[in-house]
Amino acid sequence: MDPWIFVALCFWIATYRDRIRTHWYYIFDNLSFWPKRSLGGSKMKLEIRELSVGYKRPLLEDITLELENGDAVNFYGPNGIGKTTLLKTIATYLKPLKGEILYNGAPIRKVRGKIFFLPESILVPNKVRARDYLKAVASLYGVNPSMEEVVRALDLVGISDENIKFEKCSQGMKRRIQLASALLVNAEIFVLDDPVVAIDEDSKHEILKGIVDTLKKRGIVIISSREKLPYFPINEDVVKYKPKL
Ligand SMILES: Nc1ncnc2c1ncn2[C@@H]1O[C@H](COP(=O)(O)OP(=O)(O)OP(=O)(O)O)[C@@H](O)[C@H]1O
Repeated sequence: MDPWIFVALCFWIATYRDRIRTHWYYIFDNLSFWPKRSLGGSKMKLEIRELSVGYKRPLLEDITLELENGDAVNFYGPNGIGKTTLLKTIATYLKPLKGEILYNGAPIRKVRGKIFFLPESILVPNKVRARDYLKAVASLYGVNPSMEEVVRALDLVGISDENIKFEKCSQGMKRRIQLASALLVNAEIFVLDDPVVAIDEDSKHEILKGIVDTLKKRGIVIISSREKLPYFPINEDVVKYKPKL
């Protein structure tokens, strides 16, 4: 190549690299030598400050944690310690006994519509089909997913028949369908209480990892579990928040 053309090309790239990066974001972002710069993606921030949760008396206290979009936290601990109580408080179903929870600086109760909460158990009428359940949950968030999206969500949790009725499902299959609904809602904070309860040991980690990896790209994921999960970047042992006697 003519050296002058080469110099002109370098000069052009140096001058317009931001514009080039915007159009070719994925290519350039994956080149390690290229300086990484934010393209202005907004940060979502969840702040849990000195939070105490419980019923009259605290079950867990003094919880302080900051999470941003892309974060996933697993609150783990033994039965009855207060994991569900904590998750219900974050999801605004219970009031904190003390402390506060802020989302982008505002009290979290003001952004209820951005929270998806998956309770530990859900009773779904027997005659409901998997596809209709997913569409119904999505509609609560103003989303009308296509059948292709419904099928894809069910596929991620290992359900191959979108027409199956709840009466024909085992407990584990029901939980998979409920879990799949998280993929179709328009939320930013995903609070999943014991998400893989009843799902068999062999597949539960693969399913959970798939779900969490997808949801992390949309916001903040908070789950509870009885065990520490090595693939979660943040594992919080709730025993340390038990009130001291
Ligand atoms: N509505 C309620 N009123 C009073 N106490 C409650 C209420 N709900 C739960 N509890 C009590 O709070 C404690 C913590 O319950 P929680 O369901 O939060 O524990 P957990 O860690 O999620 O347990 P598990 O692992 O069994 O799901 C338990 O002793 C429970 O009996």
